[in-house]
Amino acid sequence: MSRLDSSPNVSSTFDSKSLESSRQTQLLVSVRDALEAQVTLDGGVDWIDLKEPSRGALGAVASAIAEEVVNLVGNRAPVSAAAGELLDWPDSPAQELLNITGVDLLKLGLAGCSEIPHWQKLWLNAAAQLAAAGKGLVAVCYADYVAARAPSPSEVLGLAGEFSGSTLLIDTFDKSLGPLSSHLSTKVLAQILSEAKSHNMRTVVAGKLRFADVTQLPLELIDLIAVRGAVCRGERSGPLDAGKVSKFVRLIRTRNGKFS
Ligand SMILES: O=C[C@H](O)COP(=O)(O)O
Repeated sequence: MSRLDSSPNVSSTFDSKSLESSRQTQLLVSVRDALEAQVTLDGGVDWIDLKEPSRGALGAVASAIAEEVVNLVGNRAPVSAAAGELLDWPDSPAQELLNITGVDLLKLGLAGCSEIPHWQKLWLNAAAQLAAAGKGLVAVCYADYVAARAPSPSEVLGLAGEFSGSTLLIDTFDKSLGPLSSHLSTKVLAQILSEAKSHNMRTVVAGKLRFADVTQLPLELIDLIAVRGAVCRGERSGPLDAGKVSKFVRLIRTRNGKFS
């Protein structure tokens, strides 16, 4: 019996119409509250992600904030949420996000998991728990996986790639270690994304991306570009800058034009 034969069905939660992949690359922006969500809606952002940036790469917002944001957004954009790290999940207050209707995908990072022999089992258990709540678990590849003591991208794909239609996020764990390109060359990034696409996964690329980085990314393999710091005033824990949000939206649309 394969691992999948004995695993709970976690793929059925990815069939939501609101989460269908677009033929063009879309822009996701991480927001910490409803005020910031309004800024992204006004700016034309495609996808809203809930995250408290002062709590780390995948810091979770409080469930009350998540509820406020989904009520504000309604059907205007899909909403996902960061939920911290997998190793913290069993006792995490972020579990309250499971009760928020309208948050369809949760992200759990794999920092520290390379030192845990059974991290795959923990991931599958979390995926099954999310599926029971009608939510999908995003597979997170940290580009700085050595520093994060996380599994390598190929190890993550080896597990999550079995769930056709699931989502792969490539991000950075330690934001002080530079942008994505400090850790992955365009060639290696494209290889990871191609493999994810061969498994029919939705691909999301993040990691302290700056405006200039977008020109180097293989957009034809990317469903969503995800940013926070690049569209903030000052550091990524600062407030969103409406002008930068609009500029990033225009940049992605212009780049899409070159591929359409
Ligand atoms: O999901 C995307 C992250 O919030 C990216 O954050 P960052 O652009 O500050 O690395």
